[in-house]
Amino acid sequence: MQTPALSAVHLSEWQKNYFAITSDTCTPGQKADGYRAQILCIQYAWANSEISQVCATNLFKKYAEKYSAIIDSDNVETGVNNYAEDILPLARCQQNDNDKWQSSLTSSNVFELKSVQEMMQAGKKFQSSLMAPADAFVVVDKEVSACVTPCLPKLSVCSNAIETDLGASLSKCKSQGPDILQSPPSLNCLQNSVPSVTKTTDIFPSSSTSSNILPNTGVCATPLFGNNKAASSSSVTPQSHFGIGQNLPFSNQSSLLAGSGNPGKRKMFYTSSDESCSMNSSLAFYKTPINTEARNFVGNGNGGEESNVTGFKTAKEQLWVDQQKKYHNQPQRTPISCGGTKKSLGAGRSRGPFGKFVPPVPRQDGHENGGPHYKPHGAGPTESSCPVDERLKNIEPKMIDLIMHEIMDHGPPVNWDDIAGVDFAKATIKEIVVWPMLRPDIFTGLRGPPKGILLFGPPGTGKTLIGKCIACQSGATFFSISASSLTSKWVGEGEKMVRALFAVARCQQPAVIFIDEIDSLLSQRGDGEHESSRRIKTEFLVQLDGATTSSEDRILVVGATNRPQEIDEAARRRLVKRLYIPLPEASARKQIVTRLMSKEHCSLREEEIELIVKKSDGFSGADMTQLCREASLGPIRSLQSTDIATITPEQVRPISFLDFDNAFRSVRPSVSSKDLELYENWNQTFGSGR
Ligand SMILES: Nc1ncnc2c1ncn2[C@@H]1O[C@H](COP(=O)(O)OP(=O)(O)OP(=O)(O)O)[C@@H](O)[C@H]1O
Repeated sequence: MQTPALSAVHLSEWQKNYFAITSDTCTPGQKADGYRAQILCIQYAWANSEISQVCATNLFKKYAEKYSAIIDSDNVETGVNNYAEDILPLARCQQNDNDKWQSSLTSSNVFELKSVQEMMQAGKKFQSSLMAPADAFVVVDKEVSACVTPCLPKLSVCSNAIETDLGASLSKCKSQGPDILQSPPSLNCLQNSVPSVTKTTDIFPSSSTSSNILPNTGVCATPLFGNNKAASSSSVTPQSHFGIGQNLPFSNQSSLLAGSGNPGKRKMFYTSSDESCSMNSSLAFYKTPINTEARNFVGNGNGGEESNVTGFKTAKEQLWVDQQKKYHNQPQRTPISCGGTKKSLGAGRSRGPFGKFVPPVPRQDGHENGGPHYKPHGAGPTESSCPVDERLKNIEPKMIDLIMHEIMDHGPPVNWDDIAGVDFAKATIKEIVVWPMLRPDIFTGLRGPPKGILLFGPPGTGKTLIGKCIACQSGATFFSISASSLTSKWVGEGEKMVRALFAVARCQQPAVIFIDEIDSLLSQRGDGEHESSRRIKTEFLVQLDGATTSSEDRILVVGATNRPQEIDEAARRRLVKRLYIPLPEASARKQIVTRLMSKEHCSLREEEIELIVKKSDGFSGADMTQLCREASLGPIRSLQSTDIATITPEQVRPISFLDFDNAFRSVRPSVSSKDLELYENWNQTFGSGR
């Protein structure tokens, strides 16, 4: 585990911690401390460039996993069995890229936790000085601060409880802090909306008054955005409201943490994590109107739980709770909140006491949400799941979930260069689709993009690749669905699915909806046509027409088919550009082979490649890929089976022409010349080619 570059200081600390956590006599708590110290060590080493980011990431992951195994374990022998006070700030601000870490805590057992009971007990006795370090803080709005500030010491006492204990804490405050009770509006506000409360003990001396506390600490009254200067309570915007710890700017966060164990290290740890996540979390709060109900639906997503604690539920909360019950088996998704209320932005990173542990692991790809074209406002998992967009109001949540999971494509980006040949189709698509999607302000009126295009041609010629590329290059969200799954997979629900698909796409626009085998959805009407297929088709045409959409919608439907002749003429008319995607020509086949072989250990000479290209006349792009795959197995096949177990990758011989020669024996063209004739004819009649 030791990295040669580690300095002597870190090394000794590292060793100390290492022995602590490998010792048999350590308590789980000590082990957790040991692991956490290791994490901090890694943090130091990384920050001082003593280890690389990759190394730090791996080490983080390893220790964070072990740490979480202890703190999340409900095994009293091996687990700390509580959210050790410091873990919440540690967990916040970190990205969640490990779904399997499921917390063992539930709303029913959290109150049984020893630490929770201790804290409640301590709160009762007003022994604020004995409290453990802070998890969260309160940003007080002007109105609230006016009435809360005088009783800050009391607020700090009751707020020592962990987040979920708010109700209990408040009721204790009621009995112990008459000052707070004397301010009914603020108290109501607290009860209804505070997702978590600061333990202010370390920050506010209990004897302090508001006038000398707030400016000194710069915590309670400091706006989260814009002006980070320490502010007095009077400078707090009326828009300010309660926020959770990670919403602090880092300067404030470190001051908040100053009273806890390792201030320097901790600060380092936080500041090196993704700053934007903190900002996003803050943004989520600040974008939310000051509405106590609404706040229960955002933030850490535990609004329902918190309200349960207080006992009283508004109708909206009740609805939320009911929805949670109804769909509690389904993973919670982001509310698709295009309409300006991006309530969940960044919320996925925080976790409440019932959420999953979020490892402090920086993402290696550098992208917060999964890739350059990822839509942060819709595609990432978060902890709140109330569909808030008007356009989704009649759509079943399970359909939205299906679309987000199965139909929205999160695959790697595709470039035009990845698609060999088809130059005419590529040029046309760039002109009529990609540019208008990129510059809707220029491509207006007659220059406006079509709503639907059709890619037709033999199988395996890159139609799907083109669809993906359109989405990537125009920065659109890509939805990919096979029409046959609409008619068969969701029997009886296909029509709803079509509606849901367009609704979600509207929320995620610009969007490209790629429909493979569109002929099976839009086939010509016949006597034997099934009622449900007819309904799906009608719904699809309605959606395609934009009858229920505004003309500003930037949704493009890309249909792909190998049987263009079967498409209903009404549908054909709507797919205004019909582009033939033919078999790859020699130059395109060469490009495919060269590209694929460039990634392999290969000894092909130029003239051998030319020979392969010649021999592969009539192959589709998919056939060419298959040929290369088959050839690449040649060197392995030439090994003795015993060698497989011992041989190193470097010892595998390069792929040679002989392997291709053998591959040609088993890989044949998948398209017949008769079929090709059919495509050519249809292209002559209906195609948009020259
Ligand atoms: N023009 C091409 N350039 C590079 N690779 C290609 C091309 N055409 C096909 N391929 C390869 O074949 C695979 C299948 O292609 P794709 O799924 O895009 O074909 P398709 O036309 O949509 O097929 P189908 O009509 O059967 O759905 C691709 O993943 C790619 O590896």
